[in-house]
Order: sequence, then structure tokens, then C-alpha cells
Amino acid sequence: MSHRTNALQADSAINLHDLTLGYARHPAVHHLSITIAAGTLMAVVGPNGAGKSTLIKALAGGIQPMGGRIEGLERQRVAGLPQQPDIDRSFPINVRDMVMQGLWHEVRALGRYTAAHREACHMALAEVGLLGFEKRGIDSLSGGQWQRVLFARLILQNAPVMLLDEPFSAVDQRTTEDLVGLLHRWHACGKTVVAVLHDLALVRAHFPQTLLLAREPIAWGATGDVLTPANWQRALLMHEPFDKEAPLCDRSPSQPMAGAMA
Ligand SMILES: Nc1ncnc2c1ncn2[C@@H]1O[C@H](COP(=O)(O)OP(=O)(O)OP(=O)(O)O)[C@@H](O)[C@H]1O
Repeated sequence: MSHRTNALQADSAINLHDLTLGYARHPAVHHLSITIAAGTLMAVVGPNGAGKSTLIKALAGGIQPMGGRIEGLERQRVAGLPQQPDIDRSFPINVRDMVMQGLWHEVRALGRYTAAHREACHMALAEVGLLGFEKRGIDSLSGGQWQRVLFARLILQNAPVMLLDEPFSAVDQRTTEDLVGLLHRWHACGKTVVAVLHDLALVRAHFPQTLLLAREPIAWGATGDVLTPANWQRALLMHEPFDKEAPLCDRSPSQPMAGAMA
């Protein structure tokens, strides 16, 4: 079995219809209506607290929409990389077993690992440059090594839709370049890849599509059209601190949004 040669492609677009997301009934993302085409490599950018992670959590099925709907994910498997601080590394498990977790959907059916699974794990570790680390405890790894482990697990998950929340926030330039290369390979295989990022130079260099979010969508589409000074300025103006007492929603979907959508 080669997870590189039988890479699963995304088979449908993801459509967000007037999506409102939030916590304890208070909205963090309002009225988001966009289409993420199958096989897109898309960055999600915006100021702190703009709702980027909230959107990723909703796409991953971790939170349910307060309003609107998400279509096109029902039949597709999703693999996600949460923000680093969201992951507990004190669990006593070594690198190999951690990466093997990416195969749970296959192993669950068989009830055991096969030689092909072990080979796939070996190839994934080779792809992220971590051969020789198999027996290391995950609590002993540097931030960059740990991120490579999480990417190796994603390789084995081999989902058609990949969601990554700030995948390069704790890693150096060399590691970032290696991992960006992986995103490009997934994109070339036809996977849909959506990543939250703060490094706009990296977004411009590597992501054809971008969504600029500031609790509401400011612009989305081709990265060069979205990341203009005017749109970024609008994002900063639109963005307010999260108000825990904010009402559920005070605007009907038909009203125009402040801010130009590309
Ligand atoms: N579990 C939660 N409970 C209540 N409020 C939350 C929760 N998670 C996030 N929020 C709030 O929702 C808003 C959007 O948060 P989110 O983490 O989605 O923003 P972000 O754009 O990813 O920010 P950053 O760039 O700082 O990571 C913020 O005001 C945040 O405080």
C-alpha cells in the first residue's frame, strides 16, 4: 500500500451558506457565504480573534453552526491539525504510535496493523524527515519535530480535505519550507487544503486562494485580489473585540456587508 500513490482527492466543493458560528450562542463569525472548490489550496487570514480557528473547528465538525449551513463535507473525510497549544503532549506515547494513529480508520476495520501500515508509517516519517525518531517519546521533541510528527500523521490520514490551524507558528524557516512542500503535494494530488496563517508573505508565495475574515468575510478569491492594503484596512476597521454579550445576530442575510467582497 502506498499512501502517496492512492492519495484521496476531494470530490466536491464545500459550500458555506450564510454561516454564523459562535460560543454559548454568542457569534464569533457572521454571515459567511463562500464556496471552497474541490482541490483548492486556500489560506484563511485576519486579525487576532477574527474567527479563523472557529471556522476551522466548524469545518472539522467540532462546533455546530448557530445559523446557516455547511454543504459538501458530508461524504468527504476531513483531517485536521489543531493549533499547537490545543494538543496535550504529556501523554506517554512514542513517535511511531502517534503517527500510526493516522491509520485508525483502516486499523479499526482490521483490528491490527499490517506490514503495509508499518511501511506507510515509515514512508510518512521519511517524508517529514523524521526517520530514526520512531521510539522517541513525543514529550521529548522540539516544537519543529513535533509539528513534523503531526504532519506525518496527517499523511497517513490521507483525507481528501485537510484543515490546518496555524501549522507554521512554532517552526523555523527550514521546517516551514519542508512542510509547505507537503501542502503543495497534497494540492497537486487534488486534496482540498485550508490553512489558517498569519504570515502574509507566505500566503502570497504559496496560496492561490485566500479568505480574509474579520468576524465577517471581507474578501475571498485569488490571493492577489484579496490581500490588498484597502481590504486589510477594512478588516482592521471591521474587527472589534469579541463581545460576550453580543446578540445572536442583528442583521438579516440579505443586507449588504460592510467591506468589499472580491
Ligand atoms: N471556546 C470558546 N468559548 C468562548 N469564546 C471563544 C472560544 N473560542 C474562541 N472564542 C472567541 O471567539 C472569537 C474568535 O476566536 P478564534 O479563535 O476563532 O479567532 P482567531 O481568528 O483564530 O484568532 P487568533 O488569530 O488570535 O488565533 C474570539 O473573540 C475568542 O475569544
